[in-house]
Amino acid sequence: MREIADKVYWAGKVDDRKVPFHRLILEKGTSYNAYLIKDEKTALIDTVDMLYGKEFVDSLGSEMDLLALDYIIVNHTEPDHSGALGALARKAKNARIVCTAYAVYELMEMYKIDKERFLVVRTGDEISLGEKTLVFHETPFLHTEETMVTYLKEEKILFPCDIFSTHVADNDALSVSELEDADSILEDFKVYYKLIMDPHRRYVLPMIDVVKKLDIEMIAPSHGYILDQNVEKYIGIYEENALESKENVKALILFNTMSGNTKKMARMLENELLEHGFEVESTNTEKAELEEVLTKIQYADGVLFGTSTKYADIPGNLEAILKELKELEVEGKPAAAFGSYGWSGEAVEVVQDYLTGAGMKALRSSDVIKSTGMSNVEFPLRVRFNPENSTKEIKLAASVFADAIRF
Ligand SMILES: Cc1cc2nc3c(=O)[nH]c(=O)nc-3n(C[C@H](O)[C@H](O)[C@H](O)COP(=O)(O)O)c2cc1C
Repeated sequence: MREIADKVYWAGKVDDRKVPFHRLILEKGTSYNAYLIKDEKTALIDTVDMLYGKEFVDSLGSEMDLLALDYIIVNHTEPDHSGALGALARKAKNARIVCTAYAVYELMEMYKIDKERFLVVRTGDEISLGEKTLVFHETPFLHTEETMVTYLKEEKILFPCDIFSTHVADNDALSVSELEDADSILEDFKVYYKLIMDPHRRYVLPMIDVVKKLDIEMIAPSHGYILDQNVEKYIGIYEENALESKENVKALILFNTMSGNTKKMARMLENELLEHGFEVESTNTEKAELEEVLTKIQYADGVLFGTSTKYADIPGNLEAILKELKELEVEGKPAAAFGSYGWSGEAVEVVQDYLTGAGMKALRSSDVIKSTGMSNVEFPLRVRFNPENSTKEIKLAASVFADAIRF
């Protein structure tokens, strides 16, 4: 263990293999940074990858009496950080496991831990360790829903888990101040941001707002170097990247409707896209000329195609428009299919086939899961009958569509 601040120790593991991770090979390896705070009470912040779980628990046990561990803070449930939790919780029987409400179920399922062991925290909650105080802030979707960051008030250290990380294994230097050239990490730092955080950039700016309100002198992430100087530079890189986006975005919503349900969905999507600052045009395809609609498609940055299902088919003239897509320059243009249905909803799926066939970047749930890990977004977006009970799903889909256009 190495002391990084008064009563704060690095207790992690450097993994200098070529590490398979998120469908990549981390050529420079990585590290799993866990931190131990030994105050009147003792708290461990995150653990290490599952592969090194036993080694970690044995090593921690040789440094301290595990029965004296009071808190295990789990900022993020992914097993490269929570991997030792099962074995540790069994030995450190008196430790409460501190995490967000979303994390409890995942950790219970993964590590077979009783519910009573958990202490759920929300933004602003504090735990006093004696002289030092931990403060928690939820940072959802950075990069999974249950994530939070932990701030050690007296030492001004932020423990943000995956946020502000770098995938580099360095057996010598623990922090950037130990490097000859601190800027030598910037490329890897930015690559990490692009790979892990950028798909969730909608959540980065709210996190930056939280972080900027804290007085931070050191950022102690869960992978790579501890950022113990110029922390504003690293926060600035995240902010700059998150702010980069297309200006004056135009979205087009085309829909048909028999009894108004798909029209209601179109309105709900329109309102949400307007909230995102987009220019939005919504058109009922029954009331528009084919040529006029095709021109609108050409000029839009992204198009949502809505249809209800009538006798397992697309009602009205929307299909005539879809047939023309191949003749337009729409390859790679973001698109999505949506619509209300009663019992089978074939039409929305047929629309999806047309969009893919024309080479549009048609959103699909499986692609959203693969790129963001969000498993609660439905594309194509189908709602049974009246969409009023599906407001949450429709808003979420609109936000994901907005990101697909903007970035
Ligand atoms: C004549 C007719 C045929 C329908 N056929 C189907 C169908 O084959 N499959 C299905 O899922 N829903 C079917 N529905 C249900 C509609 O798709 C459903 O009521 C939907 O909410 C209508 O949306 P809209 O008001 O936007 O047209 C049918 C409805 C009508 C009136």
